[in-house]
Amino acid sequence: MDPLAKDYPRINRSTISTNGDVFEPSSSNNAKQRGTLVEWLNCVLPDLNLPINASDEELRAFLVDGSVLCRVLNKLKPGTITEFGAPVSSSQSRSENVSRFLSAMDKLGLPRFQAADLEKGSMKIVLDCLLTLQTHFLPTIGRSNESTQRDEPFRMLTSPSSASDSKFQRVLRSPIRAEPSAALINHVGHKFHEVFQLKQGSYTDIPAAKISEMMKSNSLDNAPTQSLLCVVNGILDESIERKNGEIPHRVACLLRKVVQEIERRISTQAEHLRTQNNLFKAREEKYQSRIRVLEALAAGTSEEAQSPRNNIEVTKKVEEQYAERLMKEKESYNQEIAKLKQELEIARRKHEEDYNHEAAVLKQELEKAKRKYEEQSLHLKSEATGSQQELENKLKETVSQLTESRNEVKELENKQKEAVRQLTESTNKVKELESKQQEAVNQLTESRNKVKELEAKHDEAVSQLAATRNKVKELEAFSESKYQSWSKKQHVYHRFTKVQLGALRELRFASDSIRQELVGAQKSYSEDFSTLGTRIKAMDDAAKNYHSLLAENRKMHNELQELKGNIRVYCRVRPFLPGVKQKQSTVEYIGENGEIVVVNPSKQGKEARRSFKFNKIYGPTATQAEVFADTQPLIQSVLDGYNVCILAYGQTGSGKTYTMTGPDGASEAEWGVNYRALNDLFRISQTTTQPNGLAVPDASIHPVSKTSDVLDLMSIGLKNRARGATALNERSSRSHSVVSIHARGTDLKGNSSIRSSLHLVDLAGSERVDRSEVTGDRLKEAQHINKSLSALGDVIFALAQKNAHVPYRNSKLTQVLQSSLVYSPNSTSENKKNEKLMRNKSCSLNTGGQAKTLMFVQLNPDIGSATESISTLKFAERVSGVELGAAKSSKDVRDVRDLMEQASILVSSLKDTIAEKDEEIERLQRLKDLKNMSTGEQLPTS
Ligand SMILES: Nc1ncnc2c1ncn2[C@@H]1O[C@H](COP(=O)(O)OP(=O)(O)OP(=O)(O)O)[C@@H](O)[C@H]1O
Repeated sequence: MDPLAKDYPRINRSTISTNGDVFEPSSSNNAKQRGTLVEWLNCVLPDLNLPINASDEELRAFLVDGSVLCRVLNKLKPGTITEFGAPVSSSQSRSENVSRFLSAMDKLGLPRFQAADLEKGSMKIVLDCLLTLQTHFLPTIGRSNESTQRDEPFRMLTSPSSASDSKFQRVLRSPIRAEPSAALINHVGHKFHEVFQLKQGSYTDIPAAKISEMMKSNSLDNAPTQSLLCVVNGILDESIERKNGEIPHRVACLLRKVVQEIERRISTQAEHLRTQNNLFKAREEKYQSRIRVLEALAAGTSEEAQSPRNNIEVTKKVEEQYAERLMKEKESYNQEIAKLKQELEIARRKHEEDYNHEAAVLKQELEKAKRKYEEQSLHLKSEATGSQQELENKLKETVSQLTESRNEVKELENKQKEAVRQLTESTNKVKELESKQQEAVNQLTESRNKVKELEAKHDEAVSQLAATRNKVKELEAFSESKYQSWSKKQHVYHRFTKVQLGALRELRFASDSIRQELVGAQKSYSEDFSTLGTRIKAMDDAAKNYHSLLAENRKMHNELQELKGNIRVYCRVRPFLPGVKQKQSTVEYIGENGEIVVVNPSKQGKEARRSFKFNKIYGPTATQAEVFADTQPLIQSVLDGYNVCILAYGQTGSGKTYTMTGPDGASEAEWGVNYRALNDLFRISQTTTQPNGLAVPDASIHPVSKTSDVLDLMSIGLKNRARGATALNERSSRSHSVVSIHARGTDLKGNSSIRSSLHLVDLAGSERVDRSEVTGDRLKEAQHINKSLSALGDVIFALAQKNAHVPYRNSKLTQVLQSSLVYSPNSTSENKKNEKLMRNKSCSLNTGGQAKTLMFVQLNPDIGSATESISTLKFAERVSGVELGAAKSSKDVRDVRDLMEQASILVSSLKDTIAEKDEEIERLQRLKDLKNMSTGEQLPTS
């Protein structure tokens, strides 16, 4: 039996990776499987020279080359594929080999594999093929090893511990011995080794049939090398023995064939050795030199192929030496490993012994400690039981003591509560008195405000009040001291019950005395109150007198202003609009006499507060009727021949339109100055009739006979008036509104005619464009509005300064209002020229001379508008300082003019009379002279 067959490895299904295609390199099991496969292949095809540690890629490269399958098949079933070349790389040759292999499989009746899969080089198919071949052609080997290998499918023959050497290693060491196994030979029915086994000395007599059988390529291919060498040796020996050295031709042919076969095998093995040398070179540097020798020898072998016997021997020798060395090294490694193992075992044992010893010592110590701990814990337990008993007794005692003390404390607390209740009562009474005192103080403060002018009496009351306060303070101090002493006593109460009872008595006594004192104080208070009442009544009377005096004063002041011709300024503060959450007002104080104090939160100290004084201030609650009540006399003035101008000035959204016109869709009660003035005017007047020219282009004059006529005209004006929503007022007027009524009449008493006008002006509001957030057309409007208002400001400034030049012509607004803002006494030639021009243009808007002018100054109370409000008020202050001179009625002017005319007629008639008289005197004088001359000639003395 072939020795190789004994350890012939088996590949089985599990050798092949389950997913079929590759051996997963990470798995050691796969490495094992791959090793087995390589080993199997190397046994079947010794010239394959597949390294045992071939990588997946290398293995794939071998297997997918169809020639490997062909060669395996040929090996297992010799002669199945008659010709196949050396391993090829081109895909075309591979596909040829594949088709050859498949047709051979078909012929043998083996399962058909897909050619396409094989050509693709699918590892799974290749491995399946190998498995099929093994199953069909290695049954005996399989059977012989089956029982031992079923449970142990693969033995790593490369392992040093393995009993038998690796088949693959053996193949490497003795490539020449890589021959078909006996099993294989038996199986195929050719006993090639027998073909070449001849009796000694019979080679020369070998029959021709036998020689031709031996020379068959099959026989040569399959014969073991040893047999071939035997044949060569036999023939050579025989030829040497035969002295002439001749050998028959057919034997020489056989010898050549056998030698060629040996040569071929040697060259294959030489090639194999070269490959192996390269592999070893790469893997182990220390074998370099030896491998080089081997290479040199192998190279020499190929050159000296003519002397096959020597080459074979040398190669064999080298092989054997090399194998020996390897074996020695292996042995020394094994020895070293065994030594190390022994040392390791000794160390392990020693360590184990130490550990056991230590563990025993520790165990003993632990036992001791445990016993000691148990003893101690028993002792402590008994001690603890004793002390626990003791503590429990003590606790019981303490609890009973505590209960007693608690009862005592409760008693004391009850008593203390009673005392506190009494004290609270007394304190409440004190508080009541204090609140009464507070009320009295309040009343006194109020009175103080009222009696500003009566300081002497007020001081008296204050001193009395101070005296009363002192008394109250004394009482408070007394009460405080009593309270403190009670507190101290209360503290002592907690500690000493007896002392506490005494203190309580004292406290009660003190409380009674306080009560008595309080009753006394109450009495003195009521007396003080009655005295105070009489004094307040006296003060009230005085205050009434004072008010009437004030009213008189104001009237006189107004008359004085009227005489001076000051512009009247009425300031009105509108209420906060509904929905405004922040209701902090910039207006801090509104006095009855026209004082107003405003606060500017952006300023500090004195700067923050500013007070102004005007003819009248209307607070947020003032009604339209109340506002008009003070304006009404001016309307009467119109019909008395005075020019009247009422204009509303103020920041945007401050209520100008509201004052002048009223709200949208106003009820009668909400009518503004315009409506009310017109109503009054028409109620008083009978006619008007003459049309007049105006300073405003496109404006026209219309005869009106009743209020509704004017209201109709006003509604046309309102429609024409630009309006728009801004961030500050959703119905902001974007232009000035001027309603001018020209009145003409005749004074029936004096038969004099009057001519006057009433201007009702609702100015567009000044606005800071950053706050009104206007853009585009709204922005342009705002710029125009601010420009015309600034022109109005310039006019007012010039008038207030009594400047020679007043710039009326800087805007249409000031031109329209010129008749109401002219200052007559100091009129310069230029202003006279302007007036003349105005008269020509506006057809005597100004015919009545100076006007009575009233300006409503509107304020928005919003604190955010403080800056605008203050600048508005400053402007108004300046306006109120403007003196236009005493207003004159056109009627007065007419009277003067008539008198002047009469006077001039009289003067001229007097002049005529005087001239006549002078002529008469002259004539008489001449007559007298003539008479004297004639008398002198005749009578010189007559
Ligand atoms: N005395 C007031 N009582 C109640 N509401 C008022 C009063 N004054 C003004 N308002 C309201 O305040 C808002 C602004 O008033 P108004 O339109 O008259 O301001 P304006 O000064 O004419 O503003 P603009 O210059 O932008 O035209 C309006 O809704 C108006 O009804």
